[in-house]
Amino acid sequence: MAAFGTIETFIVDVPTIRPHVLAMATMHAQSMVIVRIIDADGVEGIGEGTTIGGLSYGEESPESIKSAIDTYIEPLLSVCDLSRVRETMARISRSVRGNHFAKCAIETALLDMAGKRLGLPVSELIGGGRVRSSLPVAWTLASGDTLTDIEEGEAMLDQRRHRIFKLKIGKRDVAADVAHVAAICKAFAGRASIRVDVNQNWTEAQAVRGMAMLHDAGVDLVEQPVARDSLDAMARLSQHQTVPLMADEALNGPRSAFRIAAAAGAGVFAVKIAQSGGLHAASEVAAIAVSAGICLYGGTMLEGGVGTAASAQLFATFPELEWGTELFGPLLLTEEILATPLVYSDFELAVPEGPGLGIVLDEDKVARFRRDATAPAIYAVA
Ligand SMILES: O=C(O)C[C@H]1C=CC(=O)O1
Ligand SMILES: [Mn+2]
Repeated sequence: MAAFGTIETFIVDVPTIRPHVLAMATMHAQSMVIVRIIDADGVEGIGEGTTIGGLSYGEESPESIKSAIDTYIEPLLSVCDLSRVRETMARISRSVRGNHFAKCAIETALLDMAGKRLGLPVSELIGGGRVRSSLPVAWTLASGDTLTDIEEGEAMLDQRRHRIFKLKIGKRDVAADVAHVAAICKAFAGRASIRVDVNQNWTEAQAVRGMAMLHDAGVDLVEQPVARDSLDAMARLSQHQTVPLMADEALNGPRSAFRIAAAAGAGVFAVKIAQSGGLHAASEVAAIAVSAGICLYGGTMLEGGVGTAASAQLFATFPELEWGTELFGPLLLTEEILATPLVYSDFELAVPEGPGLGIVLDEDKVARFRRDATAPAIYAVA
């Protein structure tokens, strides 16, 4: 039994190392909602709820994630046994519809606490246990300029940090985007895998033309070319285009995963813990993919260290991970909010080994970047 003690939620805004240009927004900073739950025995659990570009990516914003937790989820925690993570999440789901990012942040904190209590990493508490200790990691080239992207990619290869590059397209017309991608494919031919993410910005007709041209240019994978609810179009594109289609925004938990699988709407799933509604839900999404013969990729909402560690704990339980992961979020930020940064080497991310998420917050950094700046003086930084 673990009775509720206290909960704290706050938004941390950390600048990005360069503008990150996506079809729907250009990011200059990332806003992470950090959740800290402490049970009656003093065991602490940390979670993160992070989206991209305010409300431009999905239906939750940093502010709505915080307000859903503070207003509607916090009162429910006080009547739950926090050591029973699934029971607690089921109780929350009876009173809170949707709000997947907020639920994921809470479930992450509960799993962190449960792991610390049991002395086990989260990967041993979900999805049948850990099957890998490191994960291949892609990098997104999204400076907005082709030559800058090529220079950045060369540096990543030299440092042996990434050899999978995802390009963000869909903002310009199809021909201009394909020319940009083709130049990058040519520069890295035989040395890196090049994929693109259209973030829903093409019509089906544009996708037919664009995917054929991208295949000819050497692109390995096309992510969410059309609107997330255009399931028929996703199925037609998957059937007729040679380059595989990966579902991202269309995946919002197990039920959407089942619908996409049943319609043969994708060859690959970008599994995301927050979009799925938490780690258990994301694990179910992955199980549906495997049963349907759909390949797996570990997706990100560009979370910081906490959400990235949580995602890594789940992806470490995937027996097949054909397309690797994109868990590079902390590397896009100018500051690390973990006391010990996650370890990236030899093109992979090491899955933390310690109990729970296996991470500790850098309280000084958190105090410096939290939006409300009301941190206790003990954490204040000059
Ligand atoms: O996949 C997305 O749509 C979001 C995200 C993942 C990597 C990146 O650069 O943006
Ligand atoms: Mn995507």
